[in-house]
Amino acid sequence: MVNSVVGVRGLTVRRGGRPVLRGVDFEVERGSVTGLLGPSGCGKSTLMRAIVGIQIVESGAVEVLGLPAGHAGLRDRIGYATQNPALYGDLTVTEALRYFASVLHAPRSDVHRVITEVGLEDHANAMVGQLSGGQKSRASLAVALLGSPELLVLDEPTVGLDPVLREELWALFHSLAASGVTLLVSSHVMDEAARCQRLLLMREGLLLADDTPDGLRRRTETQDVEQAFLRLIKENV
Ligand SMILES: Nc1ncnc2c1ncn2[C@@H]1O[C@H](COP(=O)(O)OP(=O)(O)OP(=O)(O)O)[C@@H](O)[C@H]1O
Repeated sequence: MVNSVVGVRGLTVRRGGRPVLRGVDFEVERGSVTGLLGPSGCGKSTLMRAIVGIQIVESGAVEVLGLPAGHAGLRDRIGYATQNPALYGDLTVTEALRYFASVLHAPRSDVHRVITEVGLEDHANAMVGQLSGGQKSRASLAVALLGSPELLVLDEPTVGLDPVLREELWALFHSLAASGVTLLVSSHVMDEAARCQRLLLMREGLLLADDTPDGLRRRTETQDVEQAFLRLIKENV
């Protein structure tokens, strides 16, 4: 693929002695929003960890922005938001973001920008430890947006958010993609799939499909991604 930002080849990962990723291959194109979908436990977070270079892999290769995953040269070029944000609970949102901005050598002005982008203006001075689950995950997303990452790897960024906030975050993801940022966004909510340009459907460590939402519906002769997913499972058993 021309303009590939992520290239995964034959990726196999074991965790706790069990195979979690079983020979996964795909590429992610620059400036796209790719959805990583599949049921709980299918390996989405593990795949994301491999892409950001924090997962021990058994075999295969993961290349990001032309470098092997985990390369020191990628540190400032990837933004990663996990499901369990590691933010200091006894700092305010603003203080926590100032800290990460200095670690990442991001401009101080970024702090205000990212707080606004994730809709946390009203909680800028709240202690991180007193935020709700959805607010904490937005604070984690704000950290990922600091600086100018070329690739954003977002693990379930919209989980627990109300429909208005979800809508706003998806609009933000698309505007970032339009400016050339590449986004890989995981979700186990199939209705978020239609918002992605490309979908990676996973099940039990295998990639069942790598297609556009339209392509997937056409190929499986279904109306929505949930039905397509079920059809693919039937075909694969
Ligand atoms: N630290 C760990 N040690 C051993 N096994 C693990 C560990 N973390 C995850 N696993 C296992 O790896 C498999 C894939 O987990 P992973 O977190 O990648 O799934 P997921 O698709 O992201 O799930 P969810 O949607 O629930 O977050 C699961 O079977 C899980 O039990």
